[in-house]
Amino acid sequence: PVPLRYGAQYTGMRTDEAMQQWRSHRFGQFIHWGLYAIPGGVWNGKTYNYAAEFLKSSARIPTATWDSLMYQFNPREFDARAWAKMAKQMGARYMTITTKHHEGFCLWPTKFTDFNISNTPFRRDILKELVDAYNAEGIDVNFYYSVLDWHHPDWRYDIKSPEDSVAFRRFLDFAGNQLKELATNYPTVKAFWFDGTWDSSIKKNGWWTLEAEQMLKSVRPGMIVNSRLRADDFGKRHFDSNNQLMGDYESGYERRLPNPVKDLQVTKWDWEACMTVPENQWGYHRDWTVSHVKSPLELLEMLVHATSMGGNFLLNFGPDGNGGFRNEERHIAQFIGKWMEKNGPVIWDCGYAGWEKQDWGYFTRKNGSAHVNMIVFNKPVSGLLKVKVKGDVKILSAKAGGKAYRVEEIAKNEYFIHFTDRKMTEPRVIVLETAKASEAADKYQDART
Ligand SMILES: C[C@@H]1N[C@@H](C(=O)NCc2ccccc2)[C@H](O)[C@@H]1O
Repeated sequence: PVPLRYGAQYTGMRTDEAMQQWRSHRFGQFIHWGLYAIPGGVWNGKTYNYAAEFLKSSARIPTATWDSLMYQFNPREFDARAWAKMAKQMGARYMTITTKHHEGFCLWPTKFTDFNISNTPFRRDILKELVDAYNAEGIDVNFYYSVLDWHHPDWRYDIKSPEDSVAFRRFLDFAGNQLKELATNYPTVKAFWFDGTWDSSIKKNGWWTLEAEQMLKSVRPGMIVNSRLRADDFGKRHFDSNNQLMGDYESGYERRLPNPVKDLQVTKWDWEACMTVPENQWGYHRDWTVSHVKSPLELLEMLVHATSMGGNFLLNFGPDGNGGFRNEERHIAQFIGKWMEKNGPVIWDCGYAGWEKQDWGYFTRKNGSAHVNMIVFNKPVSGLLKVKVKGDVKILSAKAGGKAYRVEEIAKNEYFIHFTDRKMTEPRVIVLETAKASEAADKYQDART
C-alpha cells in the first residue's frame, strides 16, 4: 500500500453505538432550503429548467443581486414542528438539512459571515428550531454543509498563484470555524453531510479534509462524516489511493442506486443514496412540469432497494420561500408513511440478506435474524416466486400477516413460494422463517413413542 497521511483513518465498518444507530435508521428526509427557494427557478419572468438551487448560475445573476434575496427571506408559514410531524408520519428516522448550500447563505446566526439568517426579516435560528422539533419527534438531525461557497470572496476553484493560496487558506479557516460552531452549538447533531468538495482547490488540500473530520469527532465523539468530504494526499476522493473508503460511509450515490447484481461490493461498507423527486431539483422549483416527477411507488421501491443492499435512503424535500411543501411532496410522505406504518420493520434495523436478487423484488434481513423478508413488487405470470438460499439454510414457512404461502423445494437451496395474491395494489411483504438445513431435518424427526 501507498503510505498516506490523509487517507482512510480506519478500515472496516464502525461498530460503535452512534454508527449502529445511523445504519439502523435506513430512511432519512433530505431538506434543501435557502434563498433559492424564493425565486424557485424563475427569474425576470423566465423559467430555467436547471436545478432551482443553481438559478444564480443558470440565470447568470450577479452575486450582489442574488445576495439581496436575503432581505426578502421571511418564511411566514415555517413551522418546524409541522415539518417534523410530517417526517415522523412518513417513517423517516433521520433528517439532513442544508445549513449552507453553494450560494453561501447560512440558515443559522453564524459569527463568521453576515450572510446569514439573523440579517433577514425572519431573524430566527432555523437550524435550532428544526433540530429541537425533529429531536422531539425522536428523529436524529444531520447537517449538510457545502464547502463550495459562491458568496465568500476567498473561495477558489483552483490554486494557481500565491494569492490563491493565501486567500484559500483564509477560506479553509472560515469553513473550519463554521463547522466547529455548528458541532458546538447544536450538540445533538449526529452527522455531517459534506458537499461541494470536487474542485481542485479542495483536492490539493486533502489535509484540511482530514482535519475537519478529526475536529468534528473531537468536539463531538461518535460524529459521522460522509466520504464526499475527503481527499487524500494525492487528491483521490471518497476512496483513498489504497482504495480504502474515507469518512464513515460512502456518499457517491446521488440520484442513482447501486445495481443489486453488479454492485454488491457496497454491502461490505456503510453507504447512503440521496434522491430527488423530480429528475434533478433539490431546491424548490415553481414548475415541476419541466421533468419526470417520481411517483410514491417509485420512491418506495428505491427505499426498499437501498435497504436490501445494506444502505440508507435519503429522500429530498424542497420547501418553498414561505416554508410550505408542495402537494406532490406531502402526498409522497403520506403514501410512504402508510406503507411504513405496516411494514417499517422490514426497513428499520434491516439490511442485506446475503441472497441472490430475484426479479419479483427484494430481500431484507434484520441483522442476525433467522427471518428473511421478501418485498414483492413484481408478481410473475407463473405466480411462483423463486428463492435461492445461501449456505446451510432451509425455509420452514412463508407468511404475510396471518396468511401462509406454500413453500416448495425445487432443488438444493432453491424454492418456489406459491404467490396466490390476485391483485397487487402495493408491495407485498412475505416473511420467510428459516432454519439450518441440518437442524431442520431434525425438525421433521418422527415422534418417538
Ligand atoms: C446533493 C446535491 N449536490 C448538489 C449538486 O449537484 N452540486 C453539483 C454542482 C454544483 C455546482 C456546479 C456544478 C455541479 C445539489 O445542489 C444537491 O445539494
